[in-house]
Amino acid sequence: MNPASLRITEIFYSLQGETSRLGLPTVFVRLTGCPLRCGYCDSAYAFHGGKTMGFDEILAEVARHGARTVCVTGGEPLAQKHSLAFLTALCDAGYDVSLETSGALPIADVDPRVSRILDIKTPGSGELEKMHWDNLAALTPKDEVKFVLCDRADYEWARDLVRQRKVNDLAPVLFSPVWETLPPADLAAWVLEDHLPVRMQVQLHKILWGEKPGV
Ligand SMILES: C[S@@+](CC[C@H](N)C(=O)[O-])C[C@H]1O[C@@H](n2cnc3c(N)ncnc32)[C@H](O)[C@@H]1O
Ligand SMILES: Nc1nc2[nH]cc(C(=O)O)c2c(=O)[nH]1
Ligand code: SF4
Ligand SMILES: [Mg+2]
Repeated sequence: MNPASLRITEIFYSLQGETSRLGLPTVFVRLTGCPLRCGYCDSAYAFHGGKTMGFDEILAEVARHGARTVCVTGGEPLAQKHSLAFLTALCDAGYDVSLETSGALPIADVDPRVSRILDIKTPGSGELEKMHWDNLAALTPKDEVKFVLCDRADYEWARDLVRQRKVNDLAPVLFSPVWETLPPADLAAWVLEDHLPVRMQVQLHKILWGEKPGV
């Protein structure tokens, strides 16, 4: 019995809609609360509310779905005191674990078995100044860096940062358009034109089911 608990918005089973794990049946654990306010956030329903759940209760709910991959997201998972211990508990239980995180909180102490999906917030997000830049030094090739792009100006900013800081030498880089804001075909054309060593991706779950909780 582990006495620690977390505030949880939802636990659901779906196809991973992003990253190199795209398409894999995955259990998502969405933690409540976030210190950022990105203008495009599709998960604002996780800013408040939620339910306090003990580790054992969460692990039992995750196991019920019968998947071997788990994605911990939010809200901002690393903003909760017990999230590091929870990530370790998931690894100890044998899951392939990924973490979606904003870049604003330190990732260095996350269990090394976890694949950390590190957002670098762009000027268009409105939250660039919250970036914890030391996170770049903690990256390993099993992590991924994601830029979610609002427009051409965001694209050029991200492209120049990738080139200057050689971000793709640290971890694979993902470029993702803000849903229904930046046309995916525009982003695809820019990446091709610039021969940029990044993976352009579109959120698969929204193509399949639209933008709503629980998918
Ligand atoms: C909801 S956030 C939760 C995890 C963490 N707070 C973060 O920002 O990485 C999960 C991912 O969804 C992305 N995202 C949020 N709203 C989006 C949108 N409207 N279009 C595309 N991606 C979006 C975020 O940039 C992040 O990569
Ligand atoms: N299907 C699906 N894949 C996802 N990958 C990352 C998500 C997230 O909200 O962090 C997400 C999500 O909300 N749904
Ligand atoms: S950091 Fe993540 S959860 Fe928080 S507002 Fe930005 S996209 Fe939404
Ligand atoms: Mg999502």
